[in-house]
Amino acid sequence: MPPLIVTAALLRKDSKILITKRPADKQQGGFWEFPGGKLQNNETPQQALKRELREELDLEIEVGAIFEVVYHRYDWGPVLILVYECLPLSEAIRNLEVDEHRWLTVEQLPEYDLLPADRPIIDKLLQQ
Ligand SMILES: Nc1nc2c([nH]c(=O)n2[C@H]2C[C@H](O)[C@@H](COP(=O)(O)OP(=O)(O)OP(=O)(O)O)O2)c(=O)[nH]1
Repeated sequence: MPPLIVTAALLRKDSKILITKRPADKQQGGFWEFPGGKLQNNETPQQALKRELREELDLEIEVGAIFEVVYHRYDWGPVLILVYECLPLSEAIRNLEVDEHRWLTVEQLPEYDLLPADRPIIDKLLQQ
């Protein structure tokens, strides 16, 4: 099976990074993640990220360089996660399609239940 292509934003503000909590009724609900989502037809990763951040958080962002690419096999299938450095273009965030959001320092990330595929991303952040 080819992997599901997923984009995720490493959204940085004041040395903190944004994580969001997946709604309980979603697949893998209750886990924290970096905001983003699946690539739709004909979208570039940058377009997908901007759309997802608008849909989930009502937030406009600037998408920068790629930070990491993670391949992970879940029991239901593989994902390929494209993680991009991002900056918010405004202050306010609304929890439209997420249960909660939190701005965390890199050191706080291991205290949260992030999706298993995100482990290499956290490790890379901790090493920097
Ligand atoms: N956004 C995001 N998804 C991640 C991360 N880590 C990780 O394993 N994933 C997985 C969880 C999901 O299986 C998949 C993303 O799909 P999704 O269902 O959240 O995407 P979506 O918003 O397009 O979904 P949908 O409700 O519109 O169908 O990638 C992460 O840090 N951020």
